[in-house]
Amino acid sequence: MTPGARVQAAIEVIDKVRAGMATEQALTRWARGARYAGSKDRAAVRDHVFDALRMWRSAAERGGGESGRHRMLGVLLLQGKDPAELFTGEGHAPACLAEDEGGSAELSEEAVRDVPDWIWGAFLDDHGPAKAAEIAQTLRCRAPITLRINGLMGDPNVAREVLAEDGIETRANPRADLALTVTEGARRVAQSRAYRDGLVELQDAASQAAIEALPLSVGMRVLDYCAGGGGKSLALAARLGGGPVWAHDSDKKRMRDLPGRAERAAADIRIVARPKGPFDLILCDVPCSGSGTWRRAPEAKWRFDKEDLADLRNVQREILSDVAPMLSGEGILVYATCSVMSAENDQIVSWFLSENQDFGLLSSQQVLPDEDGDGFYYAILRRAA
Ligand SMILES: C[S@@+](CC[C@H](N)C(=O)[O-])C[C@H]1O[C@@H](n2cnc3c(N)ncnc32)[C@H](O)[C@@H]1O
Repeated sequence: MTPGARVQAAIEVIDKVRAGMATEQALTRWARGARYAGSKDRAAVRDHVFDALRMWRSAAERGGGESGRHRMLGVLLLQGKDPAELFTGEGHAPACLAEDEGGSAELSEEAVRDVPDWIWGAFLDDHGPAKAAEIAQTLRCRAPITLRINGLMGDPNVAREVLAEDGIETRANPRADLALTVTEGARRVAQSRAYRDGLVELQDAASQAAIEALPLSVGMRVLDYCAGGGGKSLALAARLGGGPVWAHDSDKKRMRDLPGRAERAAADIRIVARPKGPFDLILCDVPCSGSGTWRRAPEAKWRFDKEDLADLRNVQREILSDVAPMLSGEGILVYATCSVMSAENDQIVSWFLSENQDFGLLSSQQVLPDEDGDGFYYAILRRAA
């Protein structure tokens, strides 16, 4: 596909998303009908669509309208590209630009923030104007691709060398000791030897830093209560010399890849439907808005509403109440989200501490998204003996 044809494909996908279709579904449908599109084309179309979602408001204002065409025009202008080179009308490229097409170069404050107003209000309340603006601006950009080196199999030097053999270049990531940011060849990671052999896993640096900060020692009984795909179970196991780590999730399907991933990583992960205590440490990486990761899932930034937040807060409280009785005498409870909203973070922890006076807070950390990683929150609580 030509660069222009990719833009036209993105325009069509964006129009489907505007009409209410989920982004992944709209992309899949387009790809099914576009057998001529190779993997590079599909990746390029996806990148355009995700850029438009990250800059949904500013792209519309800059492009002078709400449609996919206006938004792609806006995205290109905001990225400093010349849209006339792509809107050529040739082949499958979008029709040439009319003279009056395109909006104002002066964007409104709301457009520049590129978050829904109620979310902006929450960011302001939680972080103040300067930090709120930083968060909002970061969420308009692409997220870094980060690897976690499996400490059971190698160190950063070995990992960087093995990755380089497959054309994947990396730099050390300051957030976590075993984190590498991919600077070149990100699309080759899943096929690389380092990944296939379990030497590296894809994991954001903020998650890695949280696991590195936990008071873990070999021999502790550890439960990952909201294991999902198991990224944190594997990181926990690596810190425990290979495990075991017990992994649970209310939705068993989410853990279906975990046995294979564990085998690759030489980690002893024991999936458990009904965890039985006592555990020395329980990690609750609870379902949340994902606001710290909205660069990766930008559609959620616009679809997430106050009702969703209220529902999630109930689930978050419920999970903490469910796991507390499974902890040993001086057991550690770790509450984690990839959110930057205090309604899901400090406020939930405060509620839990007020309801469970036998627990105390050891530490908590709110990390904001930046060029090194996602936004993340964790609190480490301990039950008194
Ligand atoms: C943020 S995701 C976990 C991500 C995972 N820890 C990782 O590192 O990939 C939250 C998970 O919590 C699970 N979940 C939701 N409600 C739950 C509940 N009541 N008990 C246990 N798990 C729950 C969801 O199915 C989802 O997989």
